[in-house]
Amino acid sequence: GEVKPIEPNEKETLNEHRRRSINRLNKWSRFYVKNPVFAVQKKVIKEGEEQEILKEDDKKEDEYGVFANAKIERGIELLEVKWTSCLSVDTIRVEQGELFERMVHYGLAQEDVLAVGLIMYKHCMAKETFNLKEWVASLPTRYDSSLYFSEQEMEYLAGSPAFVDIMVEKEVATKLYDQLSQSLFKDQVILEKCAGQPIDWDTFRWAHSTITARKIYVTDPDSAVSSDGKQLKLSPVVPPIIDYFNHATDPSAEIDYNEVLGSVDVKAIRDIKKGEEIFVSYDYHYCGSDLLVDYGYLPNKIDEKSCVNVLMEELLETISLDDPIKDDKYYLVNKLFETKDIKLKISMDSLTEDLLKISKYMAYKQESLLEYLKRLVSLKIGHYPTSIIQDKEFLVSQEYKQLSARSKLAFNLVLQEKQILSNVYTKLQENIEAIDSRDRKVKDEL
Ligand SMILES: C[S@@+](CC[C@H](N)C(=O)[O-])C[C@H]1O[C@@H](n2cnc3c(N)ncnc32)[C@H](O)[C@@H]1O
Repeated sequence: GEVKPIEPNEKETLNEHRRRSINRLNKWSRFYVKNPVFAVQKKVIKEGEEQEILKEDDKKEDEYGVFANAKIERGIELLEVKWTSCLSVDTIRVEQGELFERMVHYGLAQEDVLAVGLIMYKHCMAKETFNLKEWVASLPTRYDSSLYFSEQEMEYLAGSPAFVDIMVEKEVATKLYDQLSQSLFKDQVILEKCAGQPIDWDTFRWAHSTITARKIYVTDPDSAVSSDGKQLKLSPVVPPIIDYFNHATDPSAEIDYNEVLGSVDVKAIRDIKKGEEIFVSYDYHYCGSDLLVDYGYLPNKIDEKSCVNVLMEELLETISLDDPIKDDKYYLVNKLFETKDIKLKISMDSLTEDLLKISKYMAYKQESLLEYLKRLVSLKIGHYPTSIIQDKEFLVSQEYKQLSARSKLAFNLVLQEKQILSNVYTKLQENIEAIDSRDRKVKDEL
């Protein structure tokens, strides 16, 4: 039969259209649900609850999340999405074969294959049938993550590692977009399907940001074990419905990948009350700046686990030019940052092992580890142009109220980072004093 395109109709606002699409998504998703105890719903801020930083911008599109419709007991499996039902390189290979060949030819990374495939689904395949149709129609039209930050909004990130991260993200994505505009996007396969409608930057950054904010990594069933029998090949996929769970540092559910069944599932890890939002943790190792860069989201409070990233440049700064073993230290810092999955972080409850390792090497012979870290932390604090006191004054000013949602996010991130660093500094200082007084006591006793 005729496939009805899911297009916003002219009388609808953006939010009305999304609400209608989410209703359809909920109906469609029953297929994946193990227990019909939850639904995707609009996030509402209950009275008395602390306001999310983002929600002050009324131009913002509605935010959705997953909510419990009934009491859910710990251990209950909520839903299961087969690997083959996710947006993946495989789905695109199967449903967009010709384009897939072209993308392989141009050497696109897996994440970029997903982004371009998503553009096709959303903008160029309205009349075709595909499994993820309801899901594609339900997606938000924008994010507050890195590619959406203007230069002006980035000014509020001065001194933060997020500034550098966003610069890099933007640079890499615009370069890729320019390249693809000159090659793949001019390809006959795309020109025909997209009926002369060129893929613009806005469409591209939307798709790119959607993949970044909604993907998870699973072990590819086809290449589960590589030749050395150890390393597993990870593939990015976006699992529909599961991509509607919001992030919390103390989550109530967990996403798992079942290699035997080849499915992504979600399980409650504590009892959840009826009406409560169900949260997962995107990544336990994420600092506030990582959440902002990838998701355009920032928790509204810091806790013992909150962390601040350390950049390679910041470590290099701690090496003085007349240091006799400065070459060894440079070598070490470079080596450490070559491994991509290592990220140095400073948090209140613990210093990461990587950071401890490097600081041990870097510590001057006559200087203790704690002194070294204190120096690193105060160096980092020195990068921010304003103080915590100044920020707190600005926070209650009229000028602050008028900022864009992203500027507010940026401002709050930087303030949180300074608070974390200043707490860590105090803690280090206390430790140093405790050790000093213990040493003095030992001396006195002697
Ligand atoms: C995987 S999606 C979750 C579904 C999303 N809320 C939606 O309406 O489509 C990730 C996005 O959700 C938002 N988000 C995640 N956790 C959040 C939270 N705790 N509060 C508010 N928004 C959150 C961010 O905008 C992020 O980019």
